[in-house]
Amino acid sequence: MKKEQRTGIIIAAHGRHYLADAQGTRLQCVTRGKKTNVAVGDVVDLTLTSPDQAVIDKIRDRQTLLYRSDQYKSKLLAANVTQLFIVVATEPSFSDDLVSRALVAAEAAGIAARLILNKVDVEEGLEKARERLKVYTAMGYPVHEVSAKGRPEQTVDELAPLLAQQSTILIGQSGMGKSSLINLLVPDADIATREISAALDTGKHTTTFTRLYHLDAHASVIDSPGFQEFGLYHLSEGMLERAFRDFQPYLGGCKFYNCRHLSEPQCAVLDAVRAGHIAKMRHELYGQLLHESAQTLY
Ligand SMILES: Nc1nc2c(ncn2[C@@H]2O[C@H](COP(=O)(O)OP(=O)(O)OP(=O)(O)O)[C@@H](O)[C@H]2O)c(=O)[nH]1
Ligand SMILES: [Zn+2]
Repeated sequence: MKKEQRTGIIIAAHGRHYLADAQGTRLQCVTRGKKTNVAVGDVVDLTLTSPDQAVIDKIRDRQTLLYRSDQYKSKLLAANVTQLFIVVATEPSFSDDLVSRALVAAEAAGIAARLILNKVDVEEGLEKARERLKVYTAMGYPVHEVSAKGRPEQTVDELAPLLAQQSTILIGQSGMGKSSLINLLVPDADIATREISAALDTGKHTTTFTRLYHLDAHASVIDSPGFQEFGLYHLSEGMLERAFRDFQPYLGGCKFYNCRHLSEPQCAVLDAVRAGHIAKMRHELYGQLLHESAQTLY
């Protein structure tokens, strides 16, 4: 009997187990051998092994790939994403380090990024959060003020149009309200999640896997579990300086063509930091990332 071939999109990943959607049919998938290079959002060629199971034969060429990495391994976050929403909130306080790392990852992957400031109904933290977000607005990243719990209708009115024709990944630290936003933007997200975790047999760990929801034929939303660290070891020095959007006007203006913008004389980037055109916090992160990516294993 000839084995049936399908094309699908990976909608969830848990360890080496994947769930694909093939024209509405859910298929539990495994890779051949020990490969773990499949990401949520990947378009894959499949061979059916039973009516609801398949083997992944091939990953189609990706438009984009978002990932993080440390010295030991890289972790694929999502494939074929067109934009990143970074969810922050008035409270608890968000981390500039994580926001900036996510922005650098997006730039390096060629993905548009927006910041979503949630919980603007919490007035105590609002002015401080707005103040802290100015550095990102100044770089050209849009900031959208919403309140998933306080003003759900306006929140949908603000964000839903941005999702059309896009594959959007939401990331955020724990407690920022990412789940609340997903539930507003994706009808029946909780039901879909239960189905997915049953199919993947993830047991109790229902919130620890990345999953993709189709909004319609041309739009999808990816929910990625809260991240605590965001290593970018895979970015070379050249990629790093270009992934800092605020550095771009100054690149090429340094005295030395191979300037690393750390302590060199007549460095246009350092001059811009001193003049206040580049935030100190951003330059410090750049130095930190350069340091991290220079770590080698022995
Ligand atoms: N005041 C206020 N609280 C909110 C808002 N959105 C979410 N919350 C609350 O913030 C808390 C965290 O919300 P979640 O949606 O679970 O946040 P999360 O980012 O998914 O967090 P994890 O599940 O830990 O990753 C919950 O108690 C929500 O009720 C909002 O717009 N305003
Ligand atoms: Zn320089």
